[in-house]
Amino acid sequence: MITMKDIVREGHPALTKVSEEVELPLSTANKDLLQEMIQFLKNSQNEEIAKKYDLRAGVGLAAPQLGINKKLMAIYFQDENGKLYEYGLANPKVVSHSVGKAYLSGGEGCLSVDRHVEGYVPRHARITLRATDMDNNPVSLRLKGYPSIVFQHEVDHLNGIMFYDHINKDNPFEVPENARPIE
Ligand SMILES: O=CN(O)C[C@@H](CC1CCCC1)C(=O)N1NCCC[C@H]1C(=O)Nc1ccccn1
Ligand code: NI
Repeated sequence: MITMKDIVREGHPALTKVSEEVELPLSTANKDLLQEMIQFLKNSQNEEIAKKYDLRAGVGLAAPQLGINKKLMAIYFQDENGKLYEYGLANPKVVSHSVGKAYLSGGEGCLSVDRHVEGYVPRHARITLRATDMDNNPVSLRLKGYPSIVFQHEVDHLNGIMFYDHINKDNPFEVPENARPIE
């Protein structure tokens, strides 16, 4: 099972590399890896398991965070309406996005960053993301709000981008123009 010791931290080269696309259809090994990544997220959100294995709760995980530079990412969370987002995706791509920006009003963190980095992380408010899922089906997702932020955070990892790369150095809490806060 994946635990925190498997997650590489800031300074590890895997986090700033552009990862490789994976061959399709997905190999059994890559399918199993996506399954294990989703299971980590589920475990991390289960109070007992997280306590027992000292897991930090996470809603997304990208393969580079395991030191694996493959374009594989996992998502697991429920939005405020209780809609479940459970995905194991290969070769995701943002194919279109809004002009408008959005950011989490509380800023962002990362399981690979063991420090608090303050400031707003401006992202596209809405995106259309295309990828292949764990059953080798093409998926096309139109995302906005919190889900849009989560998926963008993970896709960034596959391109070697960390959340703090988006924070305005001179004024971390500068609200980008036509950007909306997501509580
Ligand atoms: O690349 C992937 N990561 O680095 C895991 C990150 C991904 C999120 C950060 C901002 C958008 C996506 C993650 O999940 N977190 N960041 C660090 C500690 C908190 C944790 C988190 O937000 N947990 C959470 C939130 C709601 C419900 C349950 N748990
Ligand atoms: Ni992260």
